[in-house]
Amino acid sequence: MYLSNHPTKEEASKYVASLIINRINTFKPNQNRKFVLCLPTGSTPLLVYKELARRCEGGEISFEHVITINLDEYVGLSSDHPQSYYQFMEENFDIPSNQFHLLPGLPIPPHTTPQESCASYESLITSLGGINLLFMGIGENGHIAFNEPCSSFRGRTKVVKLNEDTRRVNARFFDDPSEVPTHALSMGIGTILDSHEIVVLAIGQKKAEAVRKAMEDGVNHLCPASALQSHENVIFVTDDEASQNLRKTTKDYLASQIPCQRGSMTSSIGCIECIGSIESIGSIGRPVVSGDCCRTSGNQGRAINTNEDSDPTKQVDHSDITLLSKGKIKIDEKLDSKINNDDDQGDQDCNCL
Ligand SMILES: N[C@@H]1[C@@H](O)[C@H](O)[C@@H](COP(=O)(O)O)O[C@@H]1O
Repeated sequence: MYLSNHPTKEEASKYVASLIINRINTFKPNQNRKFVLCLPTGSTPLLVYKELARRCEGGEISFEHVITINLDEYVGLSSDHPQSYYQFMEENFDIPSNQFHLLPGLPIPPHTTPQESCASYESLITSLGGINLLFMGIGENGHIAFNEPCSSFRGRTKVVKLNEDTRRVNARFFDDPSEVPTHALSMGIGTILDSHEIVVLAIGQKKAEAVRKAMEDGVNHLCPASALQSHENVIFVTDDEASQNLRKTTKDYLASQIPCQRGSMTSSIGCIECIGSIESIGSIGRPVVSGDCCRTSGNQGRAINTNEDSDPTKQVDHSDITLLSKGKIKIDEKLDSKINNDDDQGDQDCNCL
């Protein structure tokens, strides 16, 4: 397990975007060798999607040979329901429909039940050759995808009953709390753990206790995210608020464990300074700790990606970003307001931990 902590959610999100870009570009996907990227919904990934769209526009990344597959969906919501995760993805991650997969809220023929849809999703993942990189958030109660506390760590994609705390937290997206579905389809923890690499983004103080339980407490089914401790290639990316409950020793140690791409031929996680620099992989045959490459090459303090126009403080002008061409994703105009309005709308009374 690794940790990459950042002062702000903007910087944490840019790090995740850089990591995703790095993995895709390093993989060099093509017509016959697709990169399978698993994606989340919720408020957490919004800035990452915005950054990916911006850097896609800049030509730094193409999604032409990327297949996306989503973590979960509400049972009973049709794909045109405004709160379906299908709609969320339509609005925030525009990729051609033949490259995009999501569990159906209502069964699509020939399947007649949600259970059949789940079994078919598992087959799909297998047929794609597994998930190269799984990106996800974490629930306030430690859930991952929609795997609630007490879920089996070996579970496969299935129908789950939502915890009342989760329904209450997610009610902020619905007009009326009673409209929040009671069930969801979700990749299982076993399915998630089969991914080659996992990146968990946690931002905001409301995630601090879930992050601590996931990373510092023992592996326990009451905190589904703690199952990630058994995965050998998982990185938590946090902002200062989300990591505030971690011990300093934990933070320092897990951050120092991030292998530098220049130093390790086999590592797939990059240090914060060089993660955006794919040409550096394996160029030095000695192990170095996080940041050493950049210090020795005099680049200390360099931005985390190679795009010189990636100033985290810079506002993005959406007006001219309307990408629809092959391999590109676009930014939705509604995204800014979502990002800006979401912060304070969570359930203040949630006491689920
Ligand atoms: N099922 C989703 C999860 O996939 C998501 O990671 C989590 C956190 O959501 P948010 O990012 O909005 O805090 O809860 C939701 O219920």
